[in-house]
Amino acid sequence: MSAQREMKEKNPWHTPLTIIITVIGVIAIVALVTVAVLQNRPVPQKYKYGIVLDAGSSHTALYIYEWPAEKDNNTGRVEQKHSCKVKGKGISSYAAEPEKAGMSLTECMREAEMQVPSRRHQETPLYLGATAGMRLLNIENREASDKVFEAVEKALQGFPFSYQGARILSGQEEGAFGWVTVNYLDDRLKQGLETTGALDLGGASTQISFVPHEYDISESPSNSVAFRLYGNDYNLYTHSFLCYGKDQVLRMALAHQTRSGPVTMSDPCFHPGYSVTRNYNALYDSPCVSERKPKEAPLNFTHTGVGNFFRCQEVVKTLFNFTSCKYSRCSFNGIFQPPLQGSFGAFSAYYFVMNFLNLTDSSIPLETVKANLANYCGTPWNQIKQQHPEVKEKYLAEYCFSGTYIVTLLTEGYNFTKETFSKIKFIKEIKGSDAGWTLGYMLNLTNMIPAEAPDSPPLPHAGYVSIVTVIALLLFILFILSLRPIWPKCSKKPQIV
Ligand SMILES: Nc1ncnc2c1ncn2[C@@H]1O[C@H](COP(=O)(O)OP(=O)(O)OP(=O)(O)O)[C@@H](O)[C@H]1O
Repeated sequence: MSAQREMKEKNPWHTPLTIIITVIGVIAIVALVTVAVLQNRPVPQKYKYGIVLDAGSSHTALYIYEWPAEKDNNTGRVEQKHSCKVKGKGISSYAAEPEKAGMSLTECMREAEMQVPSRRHQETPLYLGATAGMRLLNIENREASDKVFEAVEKALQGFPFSYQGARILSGQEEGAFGWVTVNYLDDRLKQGLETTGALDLGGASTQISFVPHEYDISESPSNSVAFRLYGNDYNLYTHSFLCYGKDQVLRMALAHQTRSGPVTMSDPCFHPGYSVTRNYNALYDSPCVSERKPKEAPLNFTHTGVGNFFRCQEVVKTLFNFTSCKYSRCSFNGIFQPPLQGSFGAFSAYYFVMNFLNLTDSSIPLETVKANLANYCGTPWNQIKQQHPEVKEKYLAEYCFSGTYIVTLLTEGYNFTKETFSKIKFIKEIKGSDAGWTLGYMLNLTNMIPAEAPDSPPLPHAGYVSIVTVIALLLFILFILSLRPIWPKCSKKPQIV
């Protein structure tokens, strides 16, 4: 009998119900994991672009910015993708032949056409902002300034981008947007951290911008800019000193020293042994100095160097007026300035000059900075040229003056002390993007920094998918456990079928 019987060991889990539940459960888990993986797989990033031309007094630079296309609603990070230095001088120098101002931009604009993918050309905004060079030309000769803009507009409209206009930025805008750039790149705005002040030294103007601690805006409303960014309010103090950029202030120093119309002038701000012939008309051809031109002067004068930092500082100090102040406190020239607050980023010519002089390290005490400058200014011109054959001679000749001016402006002008001087960082760029007003300008015009902090989901996407998967697994296990009453009983004896 038993030989005829087929004996089988029956697995108690092999009931139709448990098999169905298990299959459904496994399918559900596989589906969940697949969704999670698909959702999180890296997708090729698409970018949007914006172009800003910084038409400065000494030169024009083009900046291309990019940000993730799906995040232009305020959450994506805007970064500098490319920059191009326009050959030649700033657009204001083309007052006599305006068409050339437009033509000068062609090379960099062609580069922009290559850098921005062609399918994005039409939607890419293109801005041109002009600063102190055009501010001065506008004061001096409004018609010439308008003609330069006409030529520049015509040239820019010939490119396939979305041209948004060319205009002169006010000094206040230049200062404020420089501050926005620095703090945006440092992620201080989004995180609501204490902000960094911005010090910008251009060729024709210089800006100081910071958020003071206690600050009565009503004292000098023209120096205040209110921002609400990412849900935080900022009362920014900003001032732009026209004519106090590196090139115009040098003109003022030379004008001060040639006010009696001499044939030869000995200058403590230039190296011993330095000697060039300068033309009186060319020197005084700027609204910053034109009124001071000596009545009786020869055509040229010989500009010779003496190389004495302390005497140079005395010359520079004569360019600041400290006598009148109708406010509770002033920097110079009767301009209101509240007490300095926090750390500062100093860029443009602050960086170029201090970098050349090896003085960008914030740990160098102010006294050492002055001692190094005294030593540098006293070095004979021949030796300086031999030591730096690669540097443009115009820049090289002026580092003693510019370094002295920077230290004097910061300490005597803005009232940095030996303690607060160490809070100045001399920077060129932050996280790969140049420090300057252009990024802040574009962020503002494209509404890329929201007034209120964007509502963000409580969890990042990957965290959300993981949690859903874990909860689904737990529910599945609980479901299996809840079916315990109908679980088949295990019997150790083999069943005979
Ligand atoms: N490597 C360098 N060494 C010394 N000076 C430099 C160097 N590069 C540029 N400069 C000078 O630094 C100054 C500031 O340059 P920047 O381009 O910031 O000014 P700008 O935009 O032309 O002026 P502004 O903002 O006043 O219109 C200019 O006088 C420029 O000639």
